[in-house]
Amino acid sequence: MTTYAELAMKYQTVPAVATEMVNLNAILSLPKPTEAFMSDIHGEYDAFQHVLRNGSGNVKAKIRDCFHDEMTEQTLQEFAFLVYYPSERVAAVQQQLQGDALQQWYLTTIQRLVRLLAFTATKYTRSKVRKAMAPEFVYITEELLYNDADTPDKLDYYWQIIKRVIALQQADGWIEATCRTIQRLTVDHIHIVGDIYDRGPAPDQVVESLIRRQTVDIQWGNHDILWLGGAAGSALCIANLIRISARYNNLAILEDAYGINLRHLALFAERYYQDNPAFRPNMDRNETQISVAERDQITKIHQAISIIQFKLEGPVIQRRPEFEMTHRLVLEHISHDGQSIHLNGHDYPLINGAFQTIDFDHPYALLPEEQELVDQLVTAFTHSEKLRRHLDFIMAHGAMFLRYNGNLLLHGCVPVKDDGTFAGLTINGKTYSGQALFEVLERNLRLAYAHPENKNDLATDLLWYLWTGPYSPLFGKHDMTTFERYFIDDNATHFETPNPYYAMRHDRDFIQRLLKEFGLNPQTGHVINGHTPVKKGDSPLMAANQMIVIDGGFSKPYQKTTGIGGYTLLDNSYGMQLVTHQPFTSKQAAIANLTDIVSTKRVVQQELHRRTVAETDIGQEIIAQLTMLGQLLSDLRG
Ligand SMILES: O=P(O)(O)OC[C@H]1O[C@](O)(COP(=O)(O)O)[C@@H](O)[C@@H]1O
Ligand SMILES: [Mn+2]
Repeated sequence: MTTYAELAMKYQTVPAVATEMVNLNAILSLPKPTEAFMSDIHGEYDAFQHVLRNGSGNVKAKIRDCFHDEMTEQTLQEFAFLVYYPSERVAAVQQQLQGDALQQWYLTTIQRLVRLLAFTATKYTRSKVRKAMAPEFVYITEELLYNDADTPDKLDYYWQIIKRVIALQQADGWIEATCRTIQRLTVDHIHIVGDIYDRGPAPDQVVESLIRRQTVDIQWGNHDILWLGGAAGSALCIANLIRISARYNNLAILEDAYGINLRHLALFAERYYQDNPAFRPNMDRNETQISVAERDQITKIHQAISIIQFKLEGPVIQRRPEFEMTHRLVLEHISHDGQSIHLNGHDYPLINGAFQTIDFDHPYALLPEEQELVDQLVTAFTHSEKLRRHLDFIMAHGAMFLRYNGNLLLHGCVPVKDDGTFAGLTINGKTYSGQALFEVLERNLRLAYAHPENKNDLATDLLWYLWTGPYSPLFGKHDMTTFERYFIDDNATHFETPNPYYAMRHDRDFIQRLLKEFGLNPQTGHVINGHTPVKKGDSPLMAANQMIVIDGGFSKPYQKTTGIGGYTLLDNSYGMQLVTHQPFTSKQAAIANLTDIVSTKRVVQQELHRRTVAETDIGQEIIAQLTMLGQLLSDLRG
C-alpha cells in the first residue's frame, strides 16, 4: 500500500498531482484485465506452454473478433499458430515461400500483427502496453501502433517503417517479440493453484517460463512443498521427491537441471537391491523406451530411497506426537522374517519385499551408508543454486492461500471434522484451524526455508507434515498409503480417506461459510482448488458454481482418469469461463498439424455489466490512492 508520504515525495506540484489523478481515474474505467487459473502442471512444460501461448484459447478468439470475415478458417489457423509459435512458424514459412511470395507474406503478416496488437491493447494504458513490449522494438512498435494512417503521408510513413524493418532483416525478431506481447496482453495475470513439480519431465522449465512472465502468483501444492522442503534441508522431503522422480523416470531433472549428483545413491542401490517389478519406473508417458540396464538402475534407486524414506518417517512421527501420525509408523509392524505385516488389526502378506537394510529390532535406524547418503543429498539440495533461484521465485510469488478479486484460491482443502467444523492442528500447545491453520503453517514454512541449516526443528518437520499430515490443507487425506501401495496386495489397504471437506464442498452453504472464514463476500466469491483430478463424468463446478476444481490432468499419467488434458479457468470483464483442453500430444505435432487443444468453453458466471478495473483489488488500491492524492492536492494549494 502506497502511503501519503510516498505520494507527497513523488508528486510535488499541483500539476503533477492532477496529472496522476487523471491517469488513475482513467485506469479505473478500463475493463477488468483477464486472469487465468491453472493447476497441477506436474512438469508438463510443453502442454503448459501451449496453453500459455494460446491464452487458453483467447488468442484465437481475439483474432476472430479482430478480423471477422477477412480470413478463411485455414488462414486464421495459420495466423493463430504464428502468434503461438512465432519462430517455428516463421522458419516453416521460409521453407515454403521464396522471393516475392515471401516478401508479400512479411508485409501482410506485419500489418496483421499490428492490427491484432492494437486490438488486444485497447484494454490497457499505453504505459502498460509498453511494458509488455520487447525493449529493443518499443520505438518501432509504438510508431506502427499509434499511427492513425488516415492521411496519405501517414500511410506512406507507416509502410516505410514496415519495409525498412524487413529490409534491415529485423522482421523475424519483431514478429517474435510482437507475438509474445500479444500473448501477454491476452492474459494479464496467471494464478497457479499448485503442483508445478513431480511426475512430468520439465518442472524446471515451467518455473523458468513463470519467471519470464512475472505477473504470476502461486498457491503452493503438496508436491511443490517437497521441493521447497528439499531446498530447506528436510531429508524427508528429499527422500520423497527422489522416490517420485525415480518412479516416473525423471531422475534427470535432479542431475541435469539442478546439478544434484545421484552417483552415491546409485552405487549404494546397486549393492543392496535387485530388480523388483513394483519399483520399475512408470512409463505411461510413452516416451522413448529405456534400456533394461537403465531400468534396472532406476528400479534399484527407487527401492533404496523408498526404504530410506520409511525409515526417516519413524523418528519424526515419534518426536512430534502433535502430528497425530502414529498410524503411519509402519516398519515396526513388519514380522521379523519380513514376510507379513500387522496393520489395523489384520495380518497381511508382504509382496515385492525390499527390506534387506532393515534391522527389525531397530527398524527406523539408518545404515551408516544410508546416513551418509542422506547427509550428502541434503547438502546437495541446500547448495544447488538453480534450485534456490527457482524456489526463491516460488516463495516470493507463492503462499498457502490467496484472496484475489473476491475469490479464495488454495490447492487442497480447508480441513474440517465430520461435523463440518474446522479441524485443528495443535502446535506448541495452541490449536490452529481455518485461516489460522494456513497462516501458522506458512509462517513455519518461511522460517524453515530461511534456515536450511536447521534440519530437525519443528518448522522443518512441519514441511513434511504439509506433504502428508492428516490435517494438512495441501494434502487433505487422513493417510498417505505409500508403503501399502508398494508392499500389500489387498487394495483395501491402499485407500486414503479424504477429509470430509471433499464431500462438503458440493454444498453451497459450506462454501459460503468458507468464504466468510477467509473474510470474503460469501454471496459473490468463489473457491478455486486444484489437487484432486476431476474424474471422467464428474463436474469441476460445484455448490452452484461457487466451488471450482481445475485439476483436469495436465499430468499425462493421470489423463486416463480425467479423459481430458486439463482445465483453465478464465476471469475477464464479462465473467468467468471454464476452458477444457484436449490431451496435448507434442509440441512438434501441434505445430506441424496446427492442432489446438482447446475444446470447450463453459460459462461459469456471466456479469450483467462489463466489469472495470474499479471493481478489482487493484482498483480498490487506486481508489485509496486517489483519496490521498485529493488530500495532497488541497494541501499543496494550501
Ligand atoms: O499415482 P502415484 O504416483 O502413485 O501417487 C499417488 C500418491 O499421490 C498422492 O495422490 C499425492 O499426490 P497428488 O497431490 O498429485 O494427489 C497421494 O495421496 C498418493 O499416495
Ligand atoms: Mn496435489
